[in-house]
Order: sequence, then C-alpha cells, then structure tokens
Amino acid sequence: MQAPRLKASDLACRRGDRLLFAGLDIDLAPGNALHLAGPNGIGKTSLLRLLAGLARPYAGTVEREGEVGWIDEHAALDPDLPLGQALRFWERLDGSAAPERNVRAMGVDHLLDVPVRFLSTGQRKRAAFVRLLNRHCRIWLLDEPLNGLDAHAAVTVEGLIATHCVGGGICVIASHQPLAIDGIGRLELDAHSPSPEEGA
Ligand SMILES: Nc1ncnc2c1ncn2[C@@H]1O[C@H](COP(=O)(O)OP(=O)(O)OP(=O)(O)O)[C@@H](O)[C@H]1O
Repeated sequence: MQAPRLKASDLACRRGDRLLFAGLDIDLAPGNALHLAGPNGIGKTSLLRLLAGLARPYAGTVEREGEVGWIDEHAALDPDLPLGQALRFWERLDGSAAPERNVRAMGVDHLLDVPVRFLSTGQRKRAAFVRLLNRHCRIWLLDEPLNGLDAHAAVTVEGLIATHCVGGGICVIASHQPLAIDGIGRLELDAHSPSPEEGA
C-alpha cells in the first residue's frame, strides 16, 4: 500500500467576502496527527474541506496521496434503517474485512436493531466511527470527532487515532477539546487581517 501524504502549500481560503486564512503550509507524512484549533468561525471546517478536496482553495495547492475518511456531525447512515442494516449497506460497498470487530470496538453492538433516527448524538457518532474503521482509509479528516461522546468513548477515539497514526496513517482533527494523543501537532488558526480588497 502506498504511503499517504497530505501537503498544503501557500493555501488561502475565502468564504463569501471574507478571507479566512492565507499563506498556510501543512506537510503531513505517515504517522502524523495534527490538531486544528481556534475560535468558532475561524475556518477549521473550511480547511478540512480544502484538505479533503471538497472545496477549491482561493489560492495555493493541496497534494493528497491516499483515500480520505471523513467524520463530521452527519453520520451518513440511512435514518430509517436499523443501525445494523444501515451499516451493512456501506459494508458491501466498502468491502469491510472485520465489521463486527469495529461494531464492538465502538460499543454499538447492542444497538444494531435500533433505527438510526432514534440513536442519540453520541451513539450516532460512534456509528460513524464504525464506518470510518470499516473503510481503511489512510487519511482521516475529523471535524469535532469528540462532540457528543462520553468520556469513555472519547478515550476510545483518541486511542483509535493514535493507533491509526502508529500504523502509518495521517489524521487531521478540528476540535475545541484537548486531545490526549502522543506526538500530535497543533495548528492554531487565528483571525486573518482583512485585505484592502475585503475592506473596500
Ligand atoms: N458556504 C459558505 N459560504 C459563505 N460563508 C461560509 C460558508 N461556509 C462557511 N462559511 C463561513 O466561513 C467561516 C468559517 O466557517 P468554518 O465552519 O470553517 O469555521 P470553524 O472554525 O470550523 O467554526 P466552528 O468552530 O464553529 O466549527 C464562518 O464565518 C462561516 O460562516
């Protein structure tokens, strides 16, 4: 399997008439985890979207080697299906090797008969992690992955991220919460001074 790489050079992002950030460089190799921090609305999700290729940069480039696994507040599971069936739909597409193990690891094995729409916020987040683990992507881009999780599940997720990186993966995490992960880097986004063009 090819080693993952995630590199952003001189990256700028504009949303509406606001330049959120500019001149940003990120270079992540196998084993690297990066915590994106900063106040609400500063551009953490926007940066993750650029890194994922879901949005086009205003300036600069993103180079990506390896498939991206994404977590945000949407579980991407059919709300009308029982959780087990909703997960199985993706397992077939993802070619999951050990779905039962991942279901147990995220502690949702007792919820497989419950329709996804009845799951709590934290239960839905756990289910989203089952799907992420099933996919074996080398690059994880996680937007507030600890939101809604209890303390025990948060420790589980921190462990999963650490294991993913020790195994040669890359992970970028936007989070307002501290992350207990050995060796994790930190990028604090702060307010970008408006360009003359913006102020005009
Ligand atoms: N599609 C869009 N069009 C215009 N502005 C947008 C769009 N999406 C986001 N924004 C704006 O871009 C700014 C950055 O949003 P973003 O979601 O990246 O921030 P964030 O740092 O992730 O915030 P939070 O900590 O609240 O999750 C915000 O002011 C937001 O309103």
